Amino acid sequence: MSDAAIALRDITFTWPGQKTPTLALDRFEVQAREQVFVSGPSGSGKSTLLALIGGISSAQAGSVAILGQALEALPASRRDRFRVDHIGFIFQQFNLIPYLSILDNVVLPCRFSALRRERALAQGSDLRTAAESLLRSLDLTPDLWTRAATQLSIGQQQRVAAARALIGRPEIVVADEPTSALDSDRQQAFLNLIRHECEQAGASLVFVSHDQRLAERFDRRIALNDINRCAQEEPA
Ligand SMILES: Nc1ncnc2c1ncn2[C@@H]1O[C@H](COP(=O)(O)OP(=O)(O)OP(=O)(O)O)[C@@H](O)[C@H]1O
Repeated sequence: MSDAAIALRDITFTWPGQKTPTLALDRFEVQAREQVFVSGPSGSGKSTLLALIGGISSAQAGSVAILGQALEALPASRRDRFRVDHIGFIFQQFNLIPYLSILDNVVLPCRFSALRRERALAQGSDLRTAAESLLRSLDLTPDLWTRAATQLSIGQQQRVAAARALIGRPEIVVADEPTSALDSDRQQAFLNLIRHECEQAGASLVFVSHDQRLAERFDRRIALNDINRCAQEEPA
């Protein structure tokens, strides 16, 4: 078995109702602490790949092993728990809970995962302190912390989503086009923050984007169409 943080093997994934697979991957691996940039045009399957890594979707064939655990061996409820325990997700639309304060949004994973709660408490005297420390390091000032998520700018919401993904030090952070709503300077600044925080936490980072300008700072760059056999089979 691979000791990679993420190891996908011989994957075929077809969305319900589709005639052809979206993804056919022989091998996709990310090592512990590695920071990987995954690019591909719209519709190439980047979000689908992240859904497989998170166990949100399951492939019809092949294996997805996260930290050595084969997700297909777990029943759905255990997969959900495993995801919250070990993976921090930053979604394209951030998925913050609009009626909760910023602080409550950030501590949310610790409400669902005893492991994340334990690790967060090891970082701060209580969950609030741990959340505040992350918010500070992501340049979110105390005047914002008690506001509802909807009262923040897009750039601020994005950093809240990053703090929520990072709290309780998950071993893996995945980010799905988190910078698409930002201008170029802010994209770079956000990328620096998230990369720094993952480094500090010792987390692997899978950062998905169609924007090649963000690629250069990563340990490794993967063009999804180069490894996806379905994409290669399409006519040019
Ligand atoms: N829930 C779904 N049901 C059926 N097909 C889907 C579903 N989600 C995605 N697809 C299809 O799978 C393919 C890949 O979609 P996906 O969202 O993974 O691409 P993407 O590379 O993330 O695109 P984007 O950059 O636009 O976000 C597309 O053809 C899309 O229509």
